[in-house]
Amino acid sequence: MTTWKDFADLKATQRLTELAQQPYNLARPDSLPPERIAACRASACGFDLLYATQRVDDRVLVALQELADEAGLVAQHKAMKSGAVMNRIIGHASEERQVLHTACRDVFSDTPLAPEATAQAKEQLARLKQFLAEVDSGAVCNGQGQSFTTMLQVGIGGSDLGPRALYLALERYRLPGRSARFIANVDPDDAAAVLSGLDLSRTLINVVSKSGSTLETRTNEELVRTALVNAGLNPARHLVAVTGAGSPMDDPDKYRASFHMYDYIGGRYSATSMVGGVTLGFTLGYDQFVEVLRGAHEMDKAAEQPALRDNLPLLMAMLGIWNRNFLGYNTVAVLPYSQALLRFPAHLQQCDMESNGKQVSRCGSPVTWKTGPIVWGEPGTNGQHAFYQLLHQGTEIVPAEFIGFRCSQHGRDITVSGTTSQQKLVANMLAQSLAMAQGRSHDNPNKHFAGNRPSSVLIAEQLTPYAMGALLALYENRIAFQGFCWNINSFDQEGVQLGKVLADRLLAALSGEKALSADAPESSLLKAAGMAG
Ligand SMILES: O=P(O)(O)OC[C@H]1O[C@H](O)[C@H](O)[C@@H](O)[C@@H]1O
Repeated sequence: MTTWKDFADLKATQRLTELAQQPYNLARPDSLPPERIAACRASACGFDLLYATQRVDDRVLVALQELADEAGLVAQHKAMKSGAVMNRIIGHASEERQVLHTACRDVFSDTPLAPEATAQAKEQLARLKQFLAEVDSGAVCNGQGQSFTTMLQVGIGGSDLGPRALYLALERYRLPGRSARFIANVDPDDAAAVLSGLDLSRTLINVVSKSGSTLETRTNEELVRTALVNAGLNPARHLVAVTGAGSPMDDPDKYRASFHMYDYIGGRYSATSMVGGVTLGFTLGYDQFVEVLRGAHEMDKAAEQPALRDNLPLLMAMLGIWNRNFLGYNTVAVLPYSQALLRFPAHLQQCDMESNGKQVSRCGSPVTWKTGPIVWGEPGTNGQHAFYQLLHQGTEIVPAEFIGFRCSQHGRDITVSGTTSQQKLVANMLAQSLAMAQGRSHDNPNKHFAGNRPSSVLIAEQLTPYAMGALLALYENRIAFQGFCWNINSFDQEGVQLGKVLADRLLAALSGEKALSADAPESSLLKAAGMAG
């Protein structure tokens, strides 16, 4: 197994610290000559990354390559895909699991890297294909013999964000008469609003929970079951489940169909498992879901390239580390110039911040270096009319990752003042990247832009199922590469536990199951919030 080295012990960090004293000056008038823009371009799976607007030069890229090599990042990526136990903290009780979401899409060759996991993935895909064929043929239908038109996915966190982001991104490819809705939050108003817009009699409810015990999902499952009964419908005809093998929800008698995911697939990395597969397969068709898998698999392969400039996920990871650890920037904005990617930043927030929001190394010691940044974002050009002021002139420097497409999904467009809307969209994205980099000097300090605000542009032809799969895997791999480099465990989430325990204590007090002592902060908080007498 590759030895895991602490970030601070990697020799290349010294060189990078020196280079960070004088990073590439993007605000110089001649900082972006044609040769630089042409040279700072890397490609994989139809995506081009334009990174001339990052504060890097050849010396920095060489040192970042050394850092990646010293930390054995590509070797760790391959070890992960081949079934090494990457989800662990040495010397302490931890999950001790393999990390094999990549096996879900390593289904296109006869020699997958993790044969057992891929065999399980293929078995689930075959079950899905069969189930969808029965839905199409009408063998799976409602009590009146009518077909199902809607799938309502009930799940939260990784069992919602990725599937929802992908569904919204790919709605353009929906089968005629098919759609999906989602309920995640335990907020009853959300459930009420979603249910009020649905014809439950034509709806399949897809309850998704890896653990099978998440409070929100179990509560919402009961809510939906009650709504079905109240509408005179039989829940057993309408509910399907996706859950971990052996979980409390793994009870085929309660569901019309049950699909599995496995403990080696983390929730936030599960969109290409049945967690995303059932809803995407129902709405887009099985073959389009396979296209998502194909794109993801090909990006997983691209992540095996040893050279930074040939390995898009690794290059994005190392540019992020340069910005985070050496230039000292605390956040990253993901800014898709595609309304269909509306929820993709929210998915990445979970994927990145739950993975790399860690303060203990894989060797169990507190880290002495910065780990995951705060990730946020919204689609452009909307953002330009909202928060970009801070990106251009605020006191916080926010590296940006722009994502765009040369062609629209629908191809219905209008030419106004000589350009199409799609051209306006892409031109705005490129302009923002230039403005952030070069700034503009002005005698009036209020109109002065200092520039030197780094960004990259990721651009592909069109947002198709294949491209969406590739984009998802690009980010999943970038996040894992960064975690490997920081020597943290990107695959557990202990930090979400404490809040759940305290919420359980408050709920036990509210239900009368277990009284709290009068001087406990929980009691005072409930009183102060007007929730208890
Ligand atoms: O799929 P489930 O077991 O219901 O989990 C749903 C989510 O809840 C947890 O709190 C975790 O923080 C997430 O990583 C997970 O995706």
